[in-house]
Amino acid sequence: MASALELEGIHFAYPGRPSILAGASLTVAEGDRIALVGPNGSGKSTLLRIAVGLLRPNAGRVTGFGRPRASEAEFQDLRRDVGLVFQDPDDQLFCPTVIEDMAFGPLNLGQSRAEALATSEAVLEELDLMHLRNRVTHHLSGGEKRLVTLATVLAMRPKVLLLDEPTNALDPENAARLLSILRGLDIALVLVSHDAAFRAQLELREMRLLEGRLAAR
Ligand SMILES: Nc1ncnc2c1ncn2[C@@H]1O[C@H](COP(=O)(O)OP(=O)(O)OP(=O)(O)O)[C@@H](O)[C@H]1O
Repeated sequence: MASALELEGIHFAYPGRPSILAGASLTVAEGDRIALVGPNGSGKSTLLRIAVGLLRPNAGRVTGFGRPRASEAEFQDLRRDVGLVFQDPDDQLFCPTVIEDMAFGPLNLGQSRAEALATSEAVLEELDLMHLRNRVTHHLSGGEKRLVTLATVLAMRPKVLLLDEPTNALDPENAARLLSILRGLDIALVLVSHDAAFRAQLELREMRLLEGRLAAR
């Protein structure tokens, strides 16, 4: 399998804070399915943000689809194919209605308004979320926001999906729905989740982040 995303020897500290990542490396092959586990505060969310260029490492390399990614332009290009679903949906949803939030990504990819709406509606249909199409985003429940956040990322038709604690705030029915959505995707997945029961239901290769480095479990 060709490599989709490669993080090599990543070092990172937030300004004025102790080091969090100290040589972390991760290779995500096309179609790979990985669970990223590790204690609270070990740097899992930070690593996902570095993977898509929302944070820059102090040292180390990010390669996406065979090309080095360092500049903002290079990461913008990478984010067309690698989608990150944030831990907090409020960090991701910012348009007045669900359909506008959904269409935002496809419009940014250069689709016409009609195409972007069609893509967004297709994803809402696939996820069985059409009933939320015209809802005011900030009036959604926590669980609804989480599913809509996933929908906005899937509307970009990514090749790699990075998910940060996606089962937070989901009731059992919606967690089951999320599981079935993730099972049905034939793209690479990197899942950060403390929910062992949820992880166990997906066939994932587990990598553990400990003391700044990643190792297979
Ligand atoms: N913007 C920030 N500025 C300073 N420190 C931060 C910032 N964001 C996170 N941290 C700190 O960096 C460390 C790693 O945080 P991160 O969210 O990456 O961990 P995590 O492994 O995802 O944790 P959890 O399992 O609790 O979600 C934590 O100690 C956190 O407090």
